[in-house]
Amino acid sequence: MHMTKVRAAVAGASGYAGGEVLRLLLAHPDVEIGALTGGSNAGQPLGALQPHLTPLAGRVLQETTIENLSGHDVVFLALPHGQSGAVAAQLGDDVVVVDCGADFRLEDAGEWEHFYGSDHAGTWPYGLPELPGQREVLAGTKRVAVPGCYPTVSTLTLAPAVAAGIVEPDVVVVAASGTSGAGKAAKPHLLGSEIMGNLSAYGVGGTHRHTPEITQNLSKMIDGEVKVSFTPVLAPTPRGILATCSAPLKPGVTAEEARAVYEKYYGDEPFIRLLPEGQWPQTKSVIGSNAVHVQVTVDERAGRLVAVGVVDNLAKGTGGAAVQCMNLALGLEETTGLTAVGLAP
Ligand SMILES: NC(=O)C1=CN([C@@H]2O[C@H](COP(=O)(O)OP(=O)(O)OC[C@H]3O[C@@H](n4cnc5c(N)ncnc54)[C@H](OP(=O)(O)O)[C@@H]3O)[C@@H](O)[C@H]2O)C=CC1
Ligand SMILES: CC(=O)N[C@@H](CCC(=O)OP(=O)(O)O)C(=O)O
Repeated sequence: MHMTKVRAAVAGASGYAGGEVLRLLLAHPDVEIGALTGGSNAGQPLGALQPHLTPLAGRVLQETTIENLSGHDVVFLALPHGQSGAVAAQLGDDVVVVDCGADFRLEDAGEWEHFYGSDHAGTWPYGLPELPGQREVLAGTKRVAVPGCYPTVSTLTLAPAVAAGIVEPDVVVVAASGTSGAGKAAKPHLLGSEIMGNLSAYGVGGTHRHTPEITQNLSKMIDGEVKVSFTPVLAPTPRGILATCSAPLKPGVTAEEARAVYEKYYGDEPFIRLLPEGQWPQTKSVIGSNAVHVQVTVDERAGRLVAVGVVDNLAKGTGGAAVQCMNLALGLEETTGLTAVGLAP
């Protein structure tokens, strides 16, 4: 138990991921919010950029410099890809650094260079505590690579089946995401007139940069590589991802057996809920919460296992995972400041 509060800085406080980290830290009993930094919006009051963060409205966004970020116990980095490495290198080994970006997620430098087109910064402990053995890896760590939002939901939706060997290591994921996944920076395909009333596939044919991350996660569960076909879809909603995942079923596996595998795998997880039989996940149930809802069945005619999972891309998909991992890194109760309670209707 900490007697004094942990002092946390957030770099990228004007963005979506940084804003969600702050929303959660404001409800965290053991954290005091320190420096808030940004890029083009430095000098602006946070109230103008993140008006929902009412208690921080009067705080002014500082420049992202090492001087402003030093002197904290924890630094959250919510910066565009490729920018975390240089900042992290200047932060001391005694500081807990939680990176919401992709820079330190991949272990294979060749895969990083192929999908991100830049030099690989390195690999940090991967911030998905629900993976086997990962809580132990994250306990007391000073560096955390928070997973991507699609890899979080895809991995958690398929992990029990892959780990138990009830499917062939050849999975298909089609996942629809809300638009906040793309960040706040203006992009033509995110204009209201393009988004509204529209669903669009992108990053098709194994080209999306989350493909190697999902592959890395699932391949750790077997002796060999899991083939991953991943197709993201942009959906006209601000938050939430629904991932529909399937794989060829090993002969003779029934829906009951598949369900039992998932029940056993996620039995005590505080944030993962296997829904009652026949009830299928919907994004609305997890918005604003750190919960992941999962359902699984067997498509007998197709001979495939079908599993569906949902997360809030900004909560368990980034900001919530970041706070969950900070708790583990600091030796706090893992669920502190987090909730599995959604916002409905
Ligand atoms: N959105 C999501 O669902 C998820 C996002 N992430 C990751 O989180 C990170 C941030 O993403 P997101 O919040 O969506 O993006 P946004 O575009 O919403 O925010 C980017 C943030 O980075 C700041 N920034 C941009 N350029 C610079 C710079 N040169 N120097 C300092 N600060 C800079 C921006 O500041 P300013 O506004 O002042 O320019 C802003 O605060 C990314 O790495 C992303 O991959 C991870 C999982 C999910
Ligand atoms: C809807 C949308 O555009 N989503 C983003 C993924 C956001 C995310 O979690 O990924 P990173 O942390 O790896 O950036 C995309 O497909 O690029």
